[in-house]
Formats: sequence, C-alpha cells, structure tokens
Amino acid sequence: MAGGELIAEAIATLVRRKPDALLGVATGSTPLPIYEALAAKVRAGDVDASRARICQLDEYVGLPAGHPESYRSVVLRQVIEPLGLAEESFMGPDGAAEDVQGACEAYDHALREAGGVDLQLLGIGTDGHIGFNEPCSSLASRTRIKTLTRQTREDNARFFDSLDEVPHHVITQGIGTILEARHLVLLATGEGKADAVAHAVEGPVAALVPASALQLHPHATVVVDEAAAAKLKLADYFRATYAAKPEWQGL
Ligand SMILES: N[C@@H]1[C@@H](O)[C@H](O)[C@@H](COP(=O)(O)O)O[C@@H]1O
Repeated sequence: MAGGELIAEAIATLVRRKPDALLGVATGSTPLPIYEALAAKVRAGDVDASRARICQLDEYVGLPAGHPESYRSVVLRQVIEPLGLAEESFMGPDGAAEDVQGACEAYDHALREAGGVDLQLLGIGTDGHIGFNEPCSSLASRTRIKTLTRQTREDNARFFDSLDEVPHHVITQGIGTILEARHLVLLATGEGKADAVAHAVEGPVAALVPASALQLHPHATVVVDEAAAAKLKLADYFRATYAAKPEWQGL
C-alpha cells in the first residue's frame, strides 16, 4: 500500500475511535497524498472527520496575512477545505504577530489546553529537520522563532517567485513540543531524503539531525518508499518486521 494511503487509514482509525482527535499536520509536497487519501475517505463516507481538529506544525514569520504560501493558507487549502472542516477547527502559530515570542508561547499553551496532539504528521528536510527545527536545534526546544538555513530556503524556493522571497524566519513547534504528541508519523519519499532518513533512524540521537529525536518517542512511525529507504542498513529487517506486524497494532 502506498504511504499516503497507509497513513490516511491510520488517521481514519484514530478519528473513528476519537472523533475530536487533534491532528497535527505538516506542509511540503510529501504529505499531499495523505491529505488526498483522507479526503477521499471522507467523501466516500468511510470516516466522519467533521469533529476532527487540525493544528499546524510551523509557520513563516512576516508574510502578509492571506499570503498563498503562508502555512496557514496552505493548510486551509490542502487540508481544511478538502475535509470540509470549518476554519474554527484549525489552529496555528501567528506568524504575523508583533510579539513573536509571545505568539510562540501562546501556541505551546494552546496545544496543551486543547489536550495535546493525538497524531503528528511530519516530513523531513534534506538536512534532517522536522517542522522548521534546523540542525542543532535543542532536543528539548519549545515553540519558538528559528532562522532557516540556506539549504532549506533553497529547497522551499519552488513555492515562491524567487529565493529572495523565502522568509528567513519561521515559528516552529520545538522538538520538545513535537515529542509531546501521542503518536508521531513521519513520511519520507524520494532519493533526496535517503541520507536524512538513514541518519534519523539509524544514526545517533543528535541535535545535528533533528529527526533523530523520534528515537526518543515511545510511539514513532517512519513510513518510507524504496528510494527514501535506500541508505538504511537494516532495510531487510524493517521489511520483515512490517510483514510480521500484528494487525491489532495498527501503524
Ligand atoms: N517546514 C516544512 C517541513 O515540515 C517539511 O517536512 C519540509 C520537507 O518538505 P517536502 O515534503 O516538500 O520535501 O519542508 C518544510 O521545511
């Protein structure tokens, strides 16, 4: 089964058990198949997601309100509208706030008040970042402002007219914040992610590879295609484990 479909089914299972589940969503190209598969399930009446709540992982700082590439706009377009949810069921950090630090603290607080994230979707940057936690982010970090590396700005320039338009600053859930979600699900596809995946999954836990923090979480799932799995030393073991996975366990 394709990764997007697999994860959409895990989300559907969660929402059937807990209709008002808080689902943390990621942006980027990778998670799109998840959102498409989930919306298809909703349209088919396979799952009722009308009470689900959605929260954002990160946001650019300083883009004008309503900018099409602000992550708020992206999530509204790619998740909220296709699932038929109201904007009120969606929360994210305020990237346009004058008091950025206050907006970060308020978002961490809001996530806790909402009962915590039930399932957090994650992609991975080519440099191993999760959310916008760039290399050497503290593994205990909370939601805060970060400065993007040149590589991440270049990776994300495809969504803007030019590299110059990609903001330098972002707000991101911290690694410590992300680790508080009850289930972490990271999807990585394509050969460009193979090094980052291998370092995150099989390398030492290190701030240099923020995604390696998933090794500290009691319930973290990494879903990869063959290309993204290409540098995993234990790929055969992972395949055998997945093939023998008890069905009751879910993802
Ligand atoms: N902040 C986002 C991350 O959450 C995402 O994982 C990453 C990879 O994006 P893509 O899936 O397009 O490779 O892009 C951005 O940096």
